[in-house]
Amino acid sequence: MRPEYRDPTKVNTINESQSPRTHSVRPNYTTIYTEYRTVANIPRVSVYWDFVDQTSSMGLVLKAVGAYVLYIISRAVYNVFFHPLARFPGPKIWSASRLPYLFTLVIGQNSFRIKALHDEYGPIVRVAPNELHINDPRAWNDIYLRKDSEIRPPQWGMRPPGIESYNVISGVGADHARFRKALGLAFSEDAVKEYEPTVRSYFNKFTARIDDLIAKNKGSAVVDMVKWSNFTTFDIIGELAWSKSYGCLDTGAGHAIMGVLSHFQGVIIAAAITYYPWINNALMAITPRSAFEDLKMIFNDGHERLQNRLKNGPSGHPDVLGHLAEYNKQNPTAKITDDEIEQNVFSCLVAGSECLTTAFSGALHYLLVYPSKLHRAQQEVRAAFSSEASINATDAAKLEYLNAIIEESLPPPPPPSQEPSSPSTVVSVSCYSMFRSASHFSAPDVFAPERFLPSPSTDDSSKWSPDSPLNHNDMAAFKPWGVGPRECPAQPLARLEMRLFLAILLYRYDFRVAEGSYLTRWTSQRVFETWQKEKMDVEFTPASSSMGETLPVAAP
Ligand code: HEM
Repeated sequence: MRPEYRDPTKVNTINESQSPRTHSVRPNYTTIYTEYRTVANIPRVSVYWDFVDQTSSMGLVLKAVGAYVLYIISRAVYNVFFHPLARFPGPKIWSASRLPYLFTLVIGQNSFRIKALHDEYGPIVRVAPNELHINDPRAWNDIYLRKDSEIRPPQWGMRPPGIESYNVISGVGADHARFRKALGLAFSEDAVKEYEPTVRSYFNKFTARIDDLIAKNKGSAVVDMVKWSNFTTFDIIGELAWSKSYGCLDTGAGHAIMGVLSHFQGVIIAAAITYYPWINNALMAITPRSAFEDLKMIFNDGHERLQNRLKNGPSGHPDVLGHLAEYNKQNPTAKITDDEIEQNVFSCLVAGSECLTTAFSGALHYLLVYPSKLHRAQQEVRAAFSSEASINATDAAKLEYLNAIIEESLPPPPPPSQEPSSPSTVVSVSCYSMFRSASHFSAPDVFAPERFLPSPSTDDSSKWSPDSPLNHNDMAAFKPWGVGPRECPAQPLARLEMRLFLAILLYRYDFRVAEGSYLTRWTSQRVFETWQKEKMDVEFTPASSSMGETLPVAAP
């Protein structure tokens, strides 16, 4: 029988607020606060400062420190034994204070630790005084699919210094709905189909760079695929968004925007996980002034790009801005301003390039770890297309094994839990725990694209035979794009890019881990909202057919 997790947070029955991975549920806090205050007042009963001279300043300091310590202890005791969540399982120290949870976040281990807690304590774990993590597929809809309210914690409304407009990530309510509608046009299946030639031209640029290196190095090229995947995804989203790429593939170097965005991504994310209000201020205080200067430069650059694009039109291909203009034409009373457009493009740059880079790197990593799966994927792609020029996203979408690899590689986003502005219970789904749970998936730590293929061994193709090592896969647990109003709006683009890029690489090259290099175990990498991907040196050589001939490739 499945464990019951609804009571007492009553996810379905009381008003709650939603964040990307979190709903805060507000039970009756009058009672809780009364109890809480009774306990919190205990420190005022002086016990030990009779021993110190209360007239000296040292005495006053000790008294204050003593009072604070007693307050913390009494609060911890209350949290562990008397708090309404006290009966939920979890380590006592995590129930007493949020510090252990925060500590694992700061060292990039939070997702792994929460998974270990689920393994030890079961599908519901108390991970902080007022927070539960839930490892049950039903929780996706219960928590994230509520239509009645979406009150995000105020941290998500944060805007960078000097910026007034919201974007799709920071916006709430009517603003969020307006941005989603506009981005829905820009990332619809039809719109994305029209982007394919542009996307393809950047993959061709990538392969041209690799081919140059192969020619120079007499037969093989070694490149760090984490870095070069990032160059490629960043150039593509720049070109698609405002018809001007960042030139990373041309220069072989990252654009300043990549460093600054990742720095501020860290700040914004850290602020989003602000459980103690002072952390946010401290983070902003320690952010170097130069970072703010760089940020200003980036926004000026974005502003210039937008103005140029508005003046000159798209550069010979459809782009996101064209769709946003179309949205404004269709919705004269709910237009998106130029400033909002700028900010929304920035949110796509961050959300788009980082997730895709992680997905590409993850897929390549596991193909390098499992040569037999790499071989199977190469065979499938090389048999399906007669030349590299004939590779296209529509046909690549039909390749069962390629698409199974993509599904199995989708990065589990970590759980950005939030504490809303008022006292509440926070409930979250931890994607990593869910995707790696032995309760939901057979061999959850094994890279097994086969779990996404129809079963080879039973009449019912949706089920694996009971004796198969992959006989249990509860796909209701697998939601790598999120659920509900905040679900990724750009799935068609992400899938198109992944299918095309992988198909082209598999068709055009043979590859392996570069000599003298090694792969870092994927799950040894730390996670700070995004996976901190280690260098991955891959050696590419021109693909040979099973006959030993070089395969026909496209002109770059
Ligand atoms: C493999 C690639 C990708 C994955 C796995 C992915 C996954 C996700 C997830 C899990 C969310 C959060 C859902 C939530 O908050 O509950 C999200 C949001 C978002 N993604 Fe993606 N994404 C990918 C690629 C992209 C690309 C290519 C773009 C844009 C070009 C993009 C744009 C966005 C935006 C703008 C949001 C915020 C939506 C909102 O708050 O309403 N993503 N994505």
